[in-house]
Amino acid sequence: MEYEYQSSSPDEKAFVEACRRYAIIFHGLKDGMLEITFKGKMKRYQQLHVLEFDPTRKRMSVIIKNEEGEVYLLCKGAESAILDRVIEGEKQITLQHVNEFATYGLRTLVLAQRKLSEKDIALFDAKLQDARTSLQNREEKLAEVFDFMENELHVLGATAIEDKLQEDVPKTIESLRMAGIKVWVLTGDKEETAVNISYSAGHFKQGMTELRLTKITDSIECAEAVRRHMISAENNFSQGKHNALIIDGTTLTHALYDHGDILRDLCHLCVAVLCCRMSPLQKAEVVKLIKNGKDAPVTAAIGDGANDVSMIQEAHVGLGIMGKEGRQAVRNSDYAFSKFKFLNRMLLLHGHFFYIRISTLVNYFFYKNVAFITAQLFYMFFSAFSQQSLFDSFYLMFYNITFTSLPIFLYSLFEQHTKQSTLLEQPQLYKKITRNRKLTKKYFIQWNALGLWHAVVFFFGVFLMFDGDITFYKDGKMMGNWMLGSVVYITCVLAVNIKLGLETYYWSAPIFFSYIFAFVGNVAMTSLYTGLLWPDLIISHQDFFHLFFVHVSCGPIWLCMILLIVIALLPDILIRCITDIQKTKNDSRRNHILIAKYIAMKMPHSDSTIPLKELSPPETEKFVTTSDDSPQLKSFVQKTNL
Ligand SMILES: Nc1ncnc2c1ncn2[C@@H]1O[C@H](COP(=O)(O)OP(=O)(O)OP(=O)(O)O)[C@@H](O)[C@H]1O
Ligand SMILES: [Mg+2]
Repeated sequence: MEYEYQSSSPDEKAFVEACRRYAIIFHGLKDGMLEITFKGKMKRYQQLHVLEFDPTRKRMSVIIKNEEGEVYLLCKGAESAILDRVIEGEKQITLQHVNEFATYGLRTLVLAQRKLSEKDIALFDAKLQDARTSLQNREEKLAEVFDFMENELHVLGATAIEDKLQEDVPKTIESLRMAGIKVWVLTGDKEETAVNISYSAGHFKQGMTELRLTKITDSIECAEAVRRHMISAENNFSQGKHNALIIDGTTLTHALYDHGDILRDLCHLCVAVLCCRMSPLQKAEVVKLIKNGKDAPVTAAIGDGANDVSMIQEAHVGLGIMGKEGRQAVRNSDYAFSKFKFLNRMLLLHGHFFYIRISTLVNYFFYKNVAFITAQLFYMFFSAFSQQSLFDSFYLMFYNITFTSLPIFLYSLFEQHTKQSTLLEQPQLYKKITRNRKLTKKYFIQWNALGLWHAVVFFFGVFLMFDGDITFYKDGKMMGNWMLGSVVYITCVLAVNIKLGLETYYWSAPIFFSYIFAFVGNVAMTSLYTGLLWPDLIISHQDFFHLFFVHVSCGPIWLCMILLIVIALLPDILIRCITDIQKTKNDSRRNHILIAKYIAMKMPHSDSTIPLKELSPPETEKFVTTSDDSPQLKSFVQKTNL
């Protein structure tokens, strides 16, 4: 029968499949018996107990009984978790094999067994029963029993499998670095394997100085080593050399608790940090150490296995990969995706877009309310501080609910201030939004100052125009309090919506229609309110009756409103123009660099003839035979990932 063995452990899967090639076929569990065909002969084993894997213990075992009635404990796990418990077998040779495999970056496991006597089994059964039924400290008691049983082992050998990197891992890590994100690798793997994988993943690079803090079991020795590395890291740093720190779980036990601050300083001097042989709890502790540092960075943890859950929960942002190691990481994460390379798109593109959307949304809410309600404050000075409202209660109530809500709502979902390809091609753009840059005091003040300016223009503009003996109507009627409020209000509503339009770069259909829908909806709603005589029970004072129609049907008032909106939005228009000119300049500079590189690549011996750095934009124009949109250039851009 054809079958596929499924397991959350890649080693197990590889092992079972490899055995199959040697005609040792595992058929699964049937009636409580494990069925295995050995070279054509079926054998059955009774599965008595499973001592489950846990990443702190780093090993697991099964207890089985064969057809002859012999009972064995079969154990597999990390070499550090098993070899110390071995009393028989080729211990040294196995260790040598494991180390050799690890230097190739392979994922290793050591296999061992123990034959159990009747006495052992009875003792174990009793202890296990006791631990499993215990109401207090069950986990610890179980760990004690497992520890007791997984002893006096006979080592059988080691397995090694290639733990393939997912596609585009080096490219993703490089992009994150360029985006100013510090990448740390925290793994349960063996030191050699982890270092090797770090090189192949581009986490470590040739030329980096490796600083190793490994296999230190004493706190004082650990402090010494950290201090020593600190000095050499500082020297390297001042000489412009890159440091790469490698630290293992054993050392971290002392370093984290006793010398956390200096360890953190050391880590800050390193461009890459690799923590290996970590338990899940230690992974979380490392995240905590960084999170609570002086500059309180924002942390994100990404993982695919159950052993990553605690760090995913500890970090500000938890990211889960839907991998082969089960769904625990995904279930505990804030965001989940299927491949590591999507991290790039998620952070650099969606992260960037959403940050801009959210920060604009927050600033815009403050701004539009300042622009609106400050007029009421000004009005107090002209109404003898009488608490007379400038705006009708309908206007007051619906300002945030309908008059200025829909466009900003859709903006915060769909806005794309830059082209997607630009954000992905230039990871360094991400630096512009790190550390909550758009919600700093500077931006907050800028937005609110504009809000204040708008309120000044709207209120005093309308007030001065209505002042004196001027009438806007043919019959010579003068303006009243409610009309003043209405003109200020409608001017304000139009201006804050146009202001959002000036902030918008991506005029997608939803955003466009949100403006039309909001406009039609608000006009309809106001007409209904002001045009009908409502029963007293619903609206008792209709001071505003018919006023809206008088207002919107008066040409001179419209002229006045348009003039005020233009005056109020002048600074915004100026800011938008400057930003756009800057953007276009940057884009054209980037295109020139690309073209220069393209030409330099095409020209024979270009390196020696025209140094790239010296090709300034006007010079590149001399060589340009292709337009910026040429297919060759586009494919070059894709290939070089610029
Ligand atoms: N199912 C398993 N059975 C026995 N031993 C295992 C099993 N899974 C992992 N191990 C051993 O325990 C060690 C630690 O496992 P852990 O899951 O914490 O880390 P990892 O899978 O090696 O790396 P990562 O942290 O990157 O997932 C592994 O290196 C391996 O030697
Ligand atoms: Mg794992």
